[in-house]
Amino acid sequence: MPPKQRNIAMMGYRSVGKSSLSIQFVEGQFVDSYDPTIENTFTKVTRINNSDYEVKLVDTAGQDEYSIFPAQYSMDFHGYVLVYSITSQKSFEVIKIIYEKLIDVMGKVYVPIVLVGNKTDLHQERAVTFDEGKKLAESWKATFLETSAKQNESVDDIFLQLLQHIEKDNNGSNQQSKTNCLLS
Ligand SMILES: Nc1nc2c(ncn2[C@@H]2O[C@H](COP(=O)(O)OP(=O)(O)OP(=O)(O)O)[C@@H](O)[C@H]2O)c(=O)[nH]1
Repeated sequence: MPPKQRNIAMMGYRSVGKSSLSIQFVEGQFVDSYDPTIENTFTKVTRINNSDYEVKLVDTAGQDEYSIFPAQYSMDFHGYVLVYSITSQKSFEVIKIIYEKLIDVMGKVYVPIVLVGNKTDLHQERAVTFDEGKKLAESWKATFLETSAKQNESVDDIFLQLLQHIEKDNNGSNQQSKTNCLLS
């Protein structure tokens, strides 16, 4: 069987670690320099529960509360990783706004999402509690994870959980409400 193609977008405020998480997942390394992203696409083939997936990961430019949701990310995506930094309350506020805009442009209530609180290695600078992140994800019916791209903590879990979410969504009752997402 050919691998199932899954398109995933990484979104969030600037400098929260979207690129670092993508590079850690795809290349297994952490780069300590900061280079703002315009847009990068990564591809990785991974195997879950005896199925092969070709993950196309789109690392988007950092957004703020004033950004217009980029229309190109509302179509042809199976799932979204919404990232904030646990060291930045601002990035937590911005992720809520990005979520509202995403739901708005998708025109439906359920979208497979993993909410990620990144940079757990910087625990002395923590500004957002685990419970705050967990509650927010619960209110979205999304999965919640705290990660460290630097220490490669729970990074693979983001994509494992999202791919499983997408699979459930494709097989489940949400299918009839799909208009914008690719199914295969
Ligand atoms: N300590 C620590 N630093 C991190 C972690 N993840 C990313 N960083 C650092 O945070 C800075 C920004 O990381 P990026 O991955 O470029 O962030 P981004 O969200 O892609 O940024 P934009 O391209 O502006 O949207 C870099 O200096 C990274 O090295 C982490 O888990 N721990």
